[in-house]
Order: sequence, then structure tokens, then C-alpha cells
Amino acid sequence: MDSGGLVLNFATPSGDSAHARLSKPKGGRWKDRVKAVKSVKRRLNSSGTSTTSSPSPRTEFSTPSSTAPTWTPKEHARPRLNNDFNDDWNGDSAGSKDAKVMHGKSQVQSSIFSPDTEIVPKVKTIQRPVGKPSNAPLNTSTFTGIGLDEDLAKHMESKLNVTMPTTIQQKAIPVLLGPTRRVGDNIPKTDTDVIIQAETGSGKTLTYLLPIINRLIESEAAPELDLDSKRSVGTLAIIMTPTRELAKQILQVLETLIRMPASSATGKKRSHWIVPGIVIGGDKKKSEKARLRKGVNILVGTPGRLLDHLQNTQSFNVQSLRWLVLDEADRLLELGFEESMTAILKILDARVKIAASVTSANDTTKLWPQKRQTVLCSATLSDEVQRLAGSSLVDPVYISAKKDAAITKGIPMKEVTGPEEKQAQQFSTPEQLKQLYVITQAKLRLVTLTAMLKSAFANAAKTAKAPKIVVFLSSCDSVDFHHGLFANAGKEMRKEDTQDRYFGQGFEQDDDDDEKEQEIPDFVSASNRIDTKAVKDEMYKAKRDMERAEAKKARAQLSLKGAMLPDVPLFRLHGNLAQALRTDTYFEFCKTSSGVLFATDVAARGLDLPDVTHIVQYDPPSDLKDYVHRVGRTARLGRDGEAVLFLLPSEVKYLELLTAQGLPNQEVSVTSILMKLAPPKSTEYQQPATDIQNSFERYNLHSPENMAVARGAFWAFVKSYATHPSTEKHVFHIKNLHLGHIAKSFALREAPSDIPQPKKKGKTGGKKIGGGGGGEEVDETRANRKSQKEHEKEERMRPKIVLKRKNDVSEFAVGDYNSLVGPMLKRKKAKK
Ligand SMILES: Nc1ncnc2c1ncn2[C@@H]1O[C@H](COP(=O)(O)OP(=O)(O)OP(=O)(O)O)[C@@H](O)[C@H]1O
Repeated sequence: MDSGGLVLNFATPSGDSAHARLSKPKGGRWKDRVKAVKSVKRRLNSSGTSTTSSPSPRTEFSTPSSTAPTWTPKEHARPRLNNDFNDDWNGDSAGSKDAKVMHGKSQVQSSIFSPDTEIVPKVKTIQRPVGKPSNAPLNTSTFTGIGLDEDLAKHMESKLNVTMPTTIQQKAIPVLLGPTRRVGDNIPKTDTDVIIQAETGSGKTLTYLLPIINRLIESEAAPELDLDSKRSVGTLAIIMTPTRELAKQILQVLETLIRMPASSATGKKRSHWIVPGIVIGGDKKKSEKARLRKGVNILVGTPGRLLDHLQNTQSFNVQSLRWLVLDEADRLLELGFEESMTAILKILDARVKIAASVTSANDTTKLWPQKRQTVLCSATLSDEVQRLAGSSLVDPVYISAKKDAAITKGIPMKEVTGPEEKQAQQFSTPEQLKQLYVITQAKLRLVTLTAMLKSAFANAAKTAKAPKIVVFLSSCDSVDFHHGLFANAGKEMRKEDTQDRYFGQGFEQDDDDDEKEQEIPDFVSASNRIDTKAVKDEMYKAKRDMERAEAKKARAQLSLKGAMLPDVPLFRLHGNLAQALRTDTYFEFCKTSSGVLFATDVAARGLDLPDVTHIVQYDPPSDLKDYVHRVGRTARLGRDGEAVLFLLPSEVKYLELLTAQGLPNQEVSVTSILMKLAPPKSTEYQQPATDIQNSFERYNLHSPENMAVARGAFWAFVKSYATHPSTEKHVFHIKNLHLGHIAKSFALREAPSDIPQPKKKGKTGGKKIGGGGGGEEVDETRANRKSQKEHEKEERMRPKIVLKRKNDVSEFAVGDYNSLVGPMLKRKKAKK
């Protein structure tokens, strides 16, 4: 044997050494044989063991021997070392050495079906049968019947195919319409602030947009209004949202609504004077400024950028502001946005007050609210909303989409309603939504997800509706990893392709574009001004060309197709992608009839992604509210939908939290999902599942880039896990995790202690919190979603763990990982 005749000892514990013996090496050159014996002796001596008394030779050679070992290795808790790197990308041996050298760590190949079963406690859940659609349009009334302008109603019907209002529209639109149009009982006679709460996908956007547009077009008839100067009246309505995609979506609806044809009755143009606009992080501030200077009547924006313009854009005129809408209000009021929101409200309070005193004398627009009307909107109400509503709303009315709920005065507070009532009120999901959960061991997670996706698309031919699936993950790194994995595992790929995708322009942000432009050095002397301009122009042109080329390249990568799910377009969406790529991905996924979107919670709020059939919460949400919003991307407007939540055996108590909030759930067994991988007429699923896992693992081993993405995703998972709120710590605690199995779920063969921490990434920009910098701030870190108090408390409890968000990392600030899991790993090693 090549090992020089040494009997192999698979790192036996010292107690077993007596069973091993040293046999003389045979074959090969004598020099090598002597060297081998000497080296073994040296090691044995240094470990204080004599070769004669207890021969326990160890060797790095691990090639199978033709001489049978005299010692049989005891079945070990640790999986065996895998030296079989032959299964590289193409299934041949070519890359094996590279893989070993490239990744620098010992790779372990263990079975995903080893029998280390975990005991799963039984938890009682609410098992609600799928009900009748609760967010569908009603067939009992029409838009004109609830007071909407006839032209507007007709226009909506022809452009949006919207004819009958939903429950929340039927209740809230009359309250928000002007005094001349209000119809119905129990409606305040004057304009008042409003809190709107309705299920996901129940048409809240139209609920607040229609009355605003209706009141603007109604004022066209007032003879004293000079329509041509309307643009100069400045911003009349501001709609704030927590994410850029949602802002774009609202703008799109708004633009559609205001492109009204001339009135059929009078022949006059309608709504043509209304100028909509958007200000969001990631867009060019310079062009936003220019648009604001000319005048934007209805402005949609995200808080950071909006505050920036309020503070720095002199020509941004909000003196006549009549409406302020906070869409997804509870998210807007969470930590991370709170500071910006408070500053925005302060500025608006100051400026709009001045305007009222200046203009009220000749203000003939009695059809508009006489002072700023604030509208809060969300599917979930939280304590934050109640707190902020208290300070920013004046005498509000509360409108809920619940069937029998009347319009009430005041903010719904804990004391007002009983606990059960409040819980149901906080978290209600569409009745027709089917909600499932699967409990799976960490090492089986990846293959279970694969089996689930595969079976959904395999059955597509049999069902009328093609599957369109959103998979929610806890970090940007994890999104990149899973997207890359499903797109590329199992198929041949050139190294450059990987590099392009994940290490190219996709990570860059361009929030500070105008700053960058200003930074261009004025290196030509003042006496030569014309040349300076020419040089600058050249540089701008070169930059523009580069941007265009990059955008083109990025567009080509919007959706990828892989071997694992043949012909299924795969998308990814998270906050660290360049804005252009984010926007394009969002619109592409909207357009596609079938596909998979891997996303962080950036896609959880408000996005109206048409025809999504399934939601997979592969990582549980960091906040119960997000559960509601994530599953709400399906089962919209009365349509069917299905949502599946992945849980580890140690997380099963999460179901108690869901049950306490009135959220129904029904189990689906992991075996029944994995069984979908079995060949026809067979029940053997373990081999196909193992093959899939191996294929994923080979993909990681294929290149250092793939490996780095997987390792980064693993660490991001660990970090995000550590930031669950304290109320969920009994469910999600890092000490309950089997990190080896978690590594397996990222297709890593390394022991967790061997997985190197990711290096800090270069500047990604745009992750500024609050205003001032102009960056928009969908802050996806769990750390930032906590209340300050909670965060501080945890910081005190775990002083070593650094979980602060920084501008220059992708999802979580790279804190001291070792301090996080190091002691745990040491303990585990010591036990073994
Ligand atoms: N009355 C209606 N009839 C038919 N379609 C409607 C009606 N109202 C709204 N829609 C459509 O329903 C979809 C969902 O609307 P929207 O995004 O406003 O829901 P939402 O309640 O805000 O959901 P979320 O809570 O998830 O933000 C949109 O495509 C919208 O055009």
C-alpha cells in the first residue's frame, strides 16, 4: 500500500491505541520507508506514547489499503474525513487537488440521513380550514356608489379592471372624500386623521390614493383656481413607504390613475395638471432636486431621502401640504426609521403651519382638507404605531376591514379591547390562505426546500396555474447563496461567470451619485476653463457609458435558469443590490408568469407581486408582524395561496407564538416532501436527496468564490439568528443550533470551527440610517428592528457580541463571530 504499509489509525482516541500496531512499511523507495517510520515514531514520542508499549501510529496518508487494518475504527460521533475530492464539478477527478488547496480546510462528507433524531415536542396549533376569500371585492356596491367621481371610476375600470370596492375601500373611501361627496352614516362630517387597518392584498393603496385624486380633480371645477399654476402650488400630498420597491409600485398606480381621458360630460381634460414624483435612496438626487424645483403635486418617497430633501432642497415647497400618508406605518415607525420620521414630522409641522396662515385668506380650495390630514395604513398594528399615532395624529378615527367593526374614534389601544380581540386585530391573514409548517432537521433543510420547489414545478403541467414562489431568507448573503446555488449547481459553469455575478457590480450602490460627480477633480487650470468643461464632459460620458454597460450586464443576469429546476427563472431581491438591478428584478418578477424569487424582507412589505402562488419562509421571520406580511404576498384580492414555514425541531415553540396571535397552521411532514424526490413507483427518496446534497456540496467546492459565498451565508445566518428579539429567545437561541448541521444546510463540508469568517466587503454604500446622507434605508438587520431598550439590554447581557449595522457590510456588521460561537464550539469539542 502507498502509505508505506502503516496500518491506518483514523485518529483513534488514546484509549484505542492499544488495539493498533505498527507494521513494517513495504514497497516504495527504502528512503521513503525509513522516513515514514521515523516520522511515526517522532509523533508517538512527542505525544508521550512508546511505539513498543502502545503502538498507535497516526498517519496523514489515508488512501485505502490493500492490507486490512488490524484495528477497526469505532463508530465515531464525528463523520469520517472525506478524502474523496474526486467528485469535483464535472464528476471527474480533475479539480480534486485544487479544491483541497483552494479552500484550505478539511472537508467532511457526512450523510444527511444519519439517525440522530431529535425529539420534537408536540404543540397545539390552530387548524383553521381554508375559508372564503376575505379580501376580495364586494359585489354589493360600486365606486360611484361610495362617492367617487364617475370619470375616475370609469377610468379605473378600463385601466385597472377595478369595478367594485373591497371592504376596506367601501368603509374608508367615504371618510377620506371631501365634505361634498361623503355618503353614508357614521362618517365624520369634517376631515380627520385616519388609521386604516386591513388584511394584506385588500387594496389599501387605492383606498388612500383614490380620495386624494378625487379631491384634486374635483377642485378643477372651481373657477377661481388657476390650473396652469397648479404645479407651483408645490407638494399637496406626500406618501411615505419603507421600501424603494413599494414606492415605485405606488408611483406606478398613481401614474395610471392620473392619466385620465377628457370628461365624457364636459369634454374637458381632467387630472392632466397633477404631477406625480418620487424620491428614494439609490436614485440620483440631482434630478430629484430638479423635479422638486419645478413642482411635484403628489410625492412618493422613502424616509431617508425625503428628510434629506426637506433639509437640503430649498425649492422643495411643502407649504400647502394637505395629505400625509404613512403606508406600512408600523414598519415606518420602527427603530431605524423612527428618527427620520420624527424629524420629517417636525419639519412638516413647522412649514405647513406657516403656509396655512399665509394662504388661508385667499384659499378657495375648500374641497381639500383645511389642515394636514394624516393617514396611517397597515395590515398590522403594533405598539409603535399606537405610540406614534398618539404623537402625530390629531383626533383620528380607526377603520378596520373586519366585517362587523364600526368606525371608531381614537387609536385602538390595548386597554380599549380585550387581549384576544387585540391579537386578532393585530394579526389577521386572508381566510383563503392555506398556512403550513414543516419541521425539519437542519441538515435536511436544503434538500427539503429543493424537493418542495421541484415538486411544485413538476406538478405545474397538471395544474391550471403555473407556480410563482417567493422564498424568504434572513440575510442578503443567504439570498445570494441560494440564488447562485439553484442557478448553477449541477451544471457546468465557467469560473468567470461566478465572479461576474457575485463579485461584480451587483453589490454596488449608487446612492451618492451626485457627490461622486462633484468629486471629479478640477485638474485643469482656471485659465483654461473650456478645456476643463470638455474634460469633465468626457469623464461624465465615460461614466455614463460604463453605467449603461453595467446595467446591460446586470439585466442579463436578472433571472437565471439552473439544472436543479430546469426552465424555471430564478430571481433574487435584497437591499444590497444596486438600485437599478433591484428595480428591474422587481418589475421582471411582476411580469413573469412563473418562477422563484429568493428575497429578504425587503420583499415582505406591501409589494403587489401578481399571481404569487406560494410563499416559503425558509428562515422564520424576525418579527411576528413580518410573518403576516410575508405570507400576504400570496392570496391577494380573494385569490388562493399557500404558505409554508420551515422550522427546526428546536424551534417548534414558535408555533405557540403564532397560535397566540390567532394564526392558523397545519403540519406537513418532511418525509412527505422528500418522498417527492423518489423515482416513479418507488419510495426510495434518500439516495436522490443525497445526490442533490452532494451536487450542492460539489458546487461549493468548485471554486473559492462559491465557497466564500456559502461561508458568508452561513455566518450571516448565525448572526441573524443571534438577533431575534428577546421575546423569542426561548425559541431561537444560538445555543440550540447544531452548527454542523447548519453548515450542511449551506452545503458546506467543513466543521463549523473551520469555517473562516467572511472578510469585510468593500463599500456598498447606501445603507445609511436616517436622513442627512440621502441614502434610503431599508434596514434589513434584525438588530435594527428591535426596540432600543431591548437592544441595549441584550448588549449588556452579551457585551462581546457586536451586532451594529455599519455602512460597509452587506447585511450584518461583521462582529466578533468567534466570541459568538467560539465558546460553544469549544464546549462541543471538549465533550467529544
Ligand atoms: N376593488 C378592487 N378590485 C379589484 N382589484 C383591486 C381592487 N382594489 C385593489 N385592487 C388590486 O389589488 C392589488 C393589491 O392591492 P394593494 O397592493 O393596494 O393591497 P394592500 O392591501 O396594500 O396589500 P399589502 O398590505 O400587502 O400592502 C393591486 O393589484 C390592486 O390593483
